[in-house]
Formats: sequence, structure tokens, C-alpha cells
Amino acid sequence: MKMDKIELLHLKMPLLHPFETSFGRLTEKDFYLIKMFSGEHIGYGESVAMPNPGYTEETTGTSAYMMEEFLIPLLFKNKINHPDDVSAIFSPIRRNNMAKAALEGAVWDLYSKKRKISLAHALGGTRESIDVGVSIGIQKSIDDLLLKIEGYLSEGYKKIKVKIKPGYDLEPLTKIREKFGINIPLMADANSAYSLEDLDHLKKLDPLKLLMIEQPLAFDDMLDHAVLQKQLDTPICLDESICSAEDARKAIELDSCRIINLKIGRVGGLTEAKKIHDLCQKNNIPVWCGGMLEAGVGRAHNIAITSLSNFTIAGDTSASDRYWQEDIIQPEVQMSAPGKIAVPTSAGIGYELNEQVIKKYMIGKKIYTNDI
Ligand SMILES: O=C(O)CCC(=O)C1=CC=C[C@@H](O)[C@@H]1C(=O)O
Ligand SMILES: [Mg+2]
Repeated sequence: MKMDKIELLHLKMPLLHPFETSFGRLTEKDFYLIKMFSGEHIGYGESVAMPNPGYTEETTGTSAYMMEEFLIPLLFKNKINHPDDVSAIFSPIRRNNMAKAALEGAVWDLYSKKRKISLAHALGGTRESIDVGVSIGIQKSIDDLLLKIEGYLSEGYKKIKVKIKPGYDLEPLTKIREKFGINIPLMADANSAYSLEDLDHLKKLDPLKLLMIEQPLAFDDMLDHAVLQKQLDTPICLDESICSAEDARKAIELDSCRIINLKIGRVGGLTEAKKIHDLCQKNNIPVWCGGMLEAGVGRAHNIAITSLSNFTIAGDTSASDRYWQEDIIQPEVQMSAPGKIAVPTSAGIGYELNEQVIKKYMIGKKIYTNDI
């Protein structure tokens, strides 16, 4: 596959509802859309880095810098026979996984379009539809939270993930259980807001029978999570701590978690995500696809990877209209049945770009041509 040209489109899209976590509040999505041209085909990718380095060290700005200065020149210089080659080509560059994943995702889309197969099929996916859940940011009041949950449950979402932090954990979770019962699929994401000193407090979550608690301890920790997991009945799910298949191997060996949240951007692309998926499957660790408040292209990549067989827990990839007034793809991502999204079967990501919407939100564009 010879890359002729790559375009980086800088977009700012207002979120329908602000999204608040233990590390900040987002009101708009500031991101890069990648268009990769090769012969008659165009592959699409999306950078999921956030404007601030609170979730990982990357930002919208650093990911653009890394793509421009290092990664695009590497893509132009090297021969790519298969998208799996890209991770080796990018390996001299340490981390910067979201920048790598944005470009690698476009290569995967191109590859599947050239072969006239769906991205899901190219990745080895087997599901015709995926189960979806919602991730709800911290709300103004517990009553607001309960109201939101009621709405999402009635729409059929198959997992309710709520954000917690010290001082905002037992009370909202207990109230959710009181109102909706012990059987609703409920989990909590702490985004590293606790330490082992909170062990006795975290043990109080066990009677609430959560599906899992996501990333309770430090973003770069494996050891303390293993200590905590031994003391908790609630399964620990790692998010921020897993940035590669190597990280997953260590977490599994140490028993630092029982579940992994897979995000394509966090692990550096679809090839690495597939490796982690396969490793977890061998070790009986279920995975699910986490969200990064993606616009349509990122959402489409999430749907494709979630079609792999060990994605046995509903992910965060909900319908476009939960986030956006209008999405950058057509058709928009919609539920095909309550709590389900159909996996596209047409070539590549299976969605077209909505150029009118892109034009409306685009604040900059850079074009790189391959003169090599
Ligand atoms: O995309 C979504 O719907 C949810 C996203 C979500 O929960 C997160 C996105 C980005 C950073 C975090 O705040 C959080 C997470 O940790 O999973
Ligand atoms: Mg998380």
C-alpha cells in the first residue's frame, strides 16, 4: 500500500452534555480526523487524545505534533504490506499511543477498503451486532444521576457505568441499587482517584455487587491493584494501566485485575488491541471496549474491534445522538435494537463521512504529500 497523501483535519465539536470525571469537565471535543489517500481509496482515522493530559500524558496538540513530525514521515518512508506492519514501523517512537493509533486506524480502514471487506472482518470479528452501555459523568446531584440512569435503562442500554471519586462513591451507588435493584448491570470508574489507604473504604463497595470497579488506583500501577484485588470480591477492571499487550501480560500474571477495558487509542492501535484481546481470551479475562467520547470515525473503529469474540461485556460505544447534535459520519451510529448496534458489513469502517458537518466544525487542515 503506497500512501499518496495524508490530511489532518482539526475539528472542535460541542458535546450535547458536558462530561465530568474526577480529573475535569469537558464541554467540547477537540480532535483530529485523519484522511489517508492511497490510489482510489481513502482510509479514515480519529485521534482520541483529550485537550488536557489528565487521562494519559497525550493531548490533542501533542498527538498532532507527533503525527506531523515523526509518524507521518515514517509512514511515507516505509513499505506497508499489512496494517500489522505499522506498529513495527512506529516502534522507534516511545509511547504517544493515541497519535500512533489515529494513523494506524486509517491504514486498517484503507486496507479493508482495498480488499472490499469490512474492517470488522479484516480484524477477525465474528459478531453481527455488539452490546452497548453508557458511561455517565459526575452529575450535579444524585437525583439527576438517577433520572439519567432511568432514561438509559428504558432505552435498553446493557451496562451503566458511573464515575466515582472519594466523597462521591458509596452514597450514589447505594441509591442506584435502592432505586433500580441489585440486578441492573452497574459498574463504577474511579479514574485513579484512590490509594491503598482507602482499602477499608473500598471493601464497603462489595455488598453492592458491582460488575467491576474500573481503575481505582494509580494510572501506572500494577502491584497495588494486585494487593487490592486479593482483598476485594468486586472484580477490578484496568483502564489507564494497560497501554500494551506487555502491560496486559503483567497484569494477568500478577492478578492485578479480572477484566480489561480496551481502548484502541490508549494501546496504540488496532493491531495491539487485537493482541491484548487474544491474550485475555487465552487467560479467561473478558474485555470490553471503552470510549473516549469519540466522533463517528472513532466510534466506527470501536464497533469493528468489539465484534471480536472475547468482547463479552457491553462497551461504552453508544449511539451518536447521545453525544452530538450531528455526527461527522452518515448514517450516524444508531441502536439497531435496544442496547445493540449492528456491525457494518460494507467495506472498511462501513460509514461515509458527512463533509457538510465536518466543514462546519473544522478549524484547521494540514496536507502532507508523499514525495518519496
Ligand atoms: O466515550 C464515553 O462514553 C465514555 C468515556 C469515559 O468514560 C472516559 C473517557 C475518557 C476518559 C475518562 O474520563 C473515561 C474513562 O476513563 O473511561
Ligand atoms: Mg476509565
